Amino acid sequence: MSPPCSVDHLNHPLPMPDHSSPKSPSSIALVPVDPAIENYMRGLLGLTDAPVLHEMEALAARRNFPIVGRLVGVFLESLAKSVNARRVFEFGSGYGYSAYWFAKAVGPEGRVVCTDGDPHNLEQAERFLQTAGLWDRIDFHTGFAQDIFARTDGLFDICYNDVDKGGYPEVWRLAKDRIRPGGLYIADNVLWHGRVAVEEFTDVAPGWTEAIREHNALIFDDPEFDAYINPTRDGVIVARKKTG
Ligand SMILES: C[S@@+](CC[C@H](N)C(=O)[O-])C[C@H]1O[C@@H](n2cnc3c(N)ncnc32)[C@H](O)[C@@H]1O
Repeated sequence: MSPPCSVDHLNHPLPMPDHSSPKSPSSIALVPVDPAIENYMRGLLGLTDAPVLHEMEALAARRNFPIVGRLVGVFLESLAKSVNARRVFEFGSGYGYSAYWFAKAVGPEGRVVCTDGDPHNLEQAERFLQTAGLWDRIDFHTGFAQDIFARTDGLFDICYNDVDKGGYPEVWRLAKDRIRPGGLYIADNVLWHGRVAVEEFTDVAPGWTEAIREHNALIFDDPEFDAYINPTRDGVIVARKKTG
């Protein structure tokens, strides 16, 4: 068994690893994909550029607000298109950056149900997504996402989880039975900047790393789903509900 190491940084943005000197166990930072490789991949996405995206990304950088970013955004759109998604539920929408990608994918007849606890995020989302011409595909609710989900009827093609990390197991348990066969459960931050993989770490809030580990294990142990973690940025889990 390899010796324990630790992750002692907090949240976004990802720190650059320092390879200049040997590291003591207490200062090792795990970055799933080397930032140079992510920068290269990001450089390939010029065709996805839109002024409103730059505005949303600049706001995230200014406020240190954890949006999924361009690489994961493109991944979400591609996943949604690949299952012909028309109805998406987002747990934790912030000001609509991830919803931008889902809304593009679902088309003019589709709907993305957005949720966030902060009413200011709704105002910003409306402004950004109006500008993008996507607001008419959005139902944005403010409040506790798990409660809003319980009050919303029907099955979804995709349930996307990006709430506070302590809520991850609960969201999975709620969502898994409301995804149609062949549909997807997707969650961001499932590697939690490497904390899930090490024995010693400083967490953002008590119990969040343990909650993410529980969440990931529940998904991979569920015989109704096929699951995979894309290590891009902070790790995105994709679990497809089996059809037979
Ligand atoms: C990581 S950010 C979401 C980012 C967004 N998915 C994106 O990539 O653009 C998490 C957001 O979820 C909200 N949030 C966290 N837990 C929540 C919950 N249980 N119910 C509703 N909103 C929640 C926070 O207010 C925050 O705006």
